Amino acid sequence: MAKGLRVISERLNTVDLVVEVRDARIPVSSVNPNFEKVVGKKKRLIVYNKADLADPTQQQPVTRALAEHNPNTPVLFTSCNSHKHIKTLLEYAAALADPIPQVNLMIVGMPNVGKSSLLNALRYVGVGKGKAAATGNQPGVTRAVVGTVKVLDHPAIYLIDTPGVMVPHLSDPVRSLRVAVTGGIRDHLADEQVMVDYLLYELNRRHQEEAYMSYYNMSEPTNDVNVLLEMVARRIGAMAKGGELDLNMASKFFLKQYRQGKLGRYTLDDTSPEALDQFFEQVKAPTLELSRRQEKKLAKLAQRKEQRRKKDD
Ligand SMILES: Nc1nc2c(ncn2[C@@H]2O[C@H](COP(=O)(O)OP(=O)(O)OP(=O)(O)O)[C@@H](O)[C@H]2O)c(=O)[nH]1
Repeated sequence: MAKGLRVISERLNTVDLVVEVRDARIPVSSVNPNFEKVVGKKKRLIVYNKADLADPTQQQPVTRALAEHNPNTPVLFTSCNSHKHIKTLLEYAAALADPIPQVNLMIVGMPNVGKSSLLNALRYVGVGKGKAAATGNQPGVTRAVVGTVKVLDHPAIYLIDTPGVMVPHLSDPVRSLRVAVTGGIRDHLADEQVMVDYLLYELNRRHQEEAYMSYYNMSEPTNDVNVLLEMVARRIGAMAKGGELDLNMASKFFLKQYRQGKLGRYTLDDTSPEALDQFFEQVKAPTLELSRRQEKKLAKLAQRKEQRRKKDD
């Protein structure tokens, strides 16, 4: 077992509830099938973070598929800067914790999904306290949180120690590329021009050519990543020594634009019912057993969430 998962597995015995953070832009590629084996029947909340950067219409199919294959494991889509989302997360954690008066909670997930941001947001929204963990826009910033952090008073919810970091599961080349594009692997370990090429393919496939054409003053779309990167380099004045266009710098810029949501909100994995059912059936953990009381509380929260969703639509 990889070191990260081994550490998580050892610590699972000491916690009551796990918040597993995944990336809303890659609802399948950000799953680590090995974690499903490790988590067993531990109570868990699955949180698809960075929902502000993903296609909102894809939340429903993912929620449906997981409800079928992982019943009793609530699924939430969050954005760390939305207090409303964080409050909902705390409500779900409290419902799952009930009737325990004190809950130890652990956050786990792959690099750069927003574990530390979530920890800080939970603490801020739950008990009004400031930052407890450093965050960064490259993977690998999560190191250590000093001690245990209280995130809610009633019931008392404590976040234990450091968030658990899982290495991304990179068995499939296209899924690995999606993990890289969304920032789950350090950029110097992946080829940035290949990542831009993939994004260009995705934008064209979705007929979203306007997203880059208008930004980079292009009169027509292109399938050629070099043509795109030359336009990007011209637009931002990226010049290498000798006066040539610096396509590496252009790639970095394009990736940054995508990651900040400036080219639009996209979900990169296939979210057709067939694809989701096939994947989640393969990797599912054993069904979680909940008390009637917990089930009732969760059902009530789900109903409220659905009402809010309908109102927002
Ligand atoms: N748009 C958006 N960005 C987010 C969100 N959550 C976190 N981020 C950004 O994502 C980057 C990574 O966040 P971290 O909280 O450091 O992620 P982490 O999972 O702790 O990262 P590691 O240290 O690599 O394990 C930072 O630049 C955050 O500002 C979110 O919900 N939406």
